[in-house]
Amino acid sequence: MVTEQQPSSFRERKRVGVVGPGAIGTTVSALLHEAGNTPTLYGRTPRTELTLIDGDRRIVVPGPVRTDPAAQPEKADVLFLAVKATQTAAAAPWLRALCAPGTVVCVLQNGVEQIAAVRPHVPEGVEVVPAVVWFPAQSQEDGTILLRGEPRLTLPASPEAERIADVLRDTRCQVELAGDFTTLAWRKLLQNAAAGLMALTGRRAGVFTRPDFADLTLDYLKECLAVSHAEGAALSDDVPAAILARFQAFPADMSTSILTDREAGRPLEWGIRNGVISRLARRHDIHTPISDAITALLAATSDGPG
Ligand SMILES: NC(=O)C1=CN([C@@H]2O[C@H](COP(=O)(O)OP(=O)(O)OC[C@H]3O[C@@H](n4cnc5c(N)ncnc54)[C@H](OP(=O)(O)O)[C@@H]3O)[C@@H](O)[C@H]2O)C=CC1
Ligand SMILES: CC(C)(CO)C(=O)C(=O)O
Repeated sequence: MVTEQQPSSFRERKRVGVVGPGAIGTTVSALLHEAGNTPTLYGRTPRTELTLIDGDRRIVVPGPVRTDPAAQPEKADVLFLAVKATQTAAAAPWLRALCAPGTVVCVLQNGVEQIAAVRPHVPEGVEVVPAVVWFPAQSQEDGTILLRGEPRLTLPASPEAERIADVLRDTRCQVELAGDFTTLAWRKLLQNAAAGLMALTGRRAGVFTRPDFADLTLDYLKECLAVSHAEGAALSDDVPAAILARFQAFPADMSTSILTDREAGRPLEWGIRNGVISRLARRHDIHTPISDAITALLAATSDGPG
């Protein structure tokens, strides 16, 4: 029974859902569950539970993962969307089924275009809030998810983002509300753009220690930086070198979700992580030959034909 002594976040508990219980969706679900606020799970593949491995912790989130959006699920107050950007359109029936005016959708996806991609799929009166997801998580062969960093999200400062932060308040997920979200989202996009090179080579972070590959990465990131400035991000000129140094310092076997997709033969998020650089560069008349070549290679790797 709920009593006056319990903390306010418990008294005012919101109906929380997670659509897309993969690497990131499982991490957020597990952190919510651990804090006593188990979300309802919505996905594509039926599962009885989700398991997150976080160091010595093994957190099992009770399911089931519901798979039928037509089954009239209860509307959510806060909905985390953690499908790949390539899967957003296919997940739209969940968005329509779970959202009502007042629902806040937190998009746990990479890129800088989350609002434009998700808003067309939600009813009027639903707020879409993008999140920068800073932590890596990897699915393992036994179906569990391995968390490989400190869970941390950045959201753009707004009343809707505060509702999301409130839901996550008692969890181990650090949430920052940023005044200059654009700059942070672009910082992460540059990191993801470089990670795209792992999907092209089929190799993990160790590949960035090759001097020739490091030079290519740096030149590519300088193009990305120029586009970020044209889009209003206030990133300093040392960001490309800092991102490269970070990849070089990662454990050599550190992966990235776009490489996981390549290894599984799934479509790649090349459009929102790499193609976006060339697309926006054209809008600003910026010459990005390295980005254009990388985009073409990733697009062909992902989508063929052949
Ligand atoms: N993994 C990482 O370390 C990071 C990922 N990101 C970003 O987070 C986003 C999610 O990535 P990630 O968690 O790795 O992706 P995953 O592929 O691990 O998870 C996606 C989940 O969505 C499910 N799904 C697919 N289609 C649908 C659908 N139509 N309806 C409902 N669920 C569906 C998948 O189901 P099924 O199990 O059937 O495939 C899977 O459970 C991406 O934008 C990625 O770039 C950001 C930072 C780090
Ligand atoms: C691991 C990380 C944080 C950087 O590439 C990521 O965003 C991803 O894997 O998609």
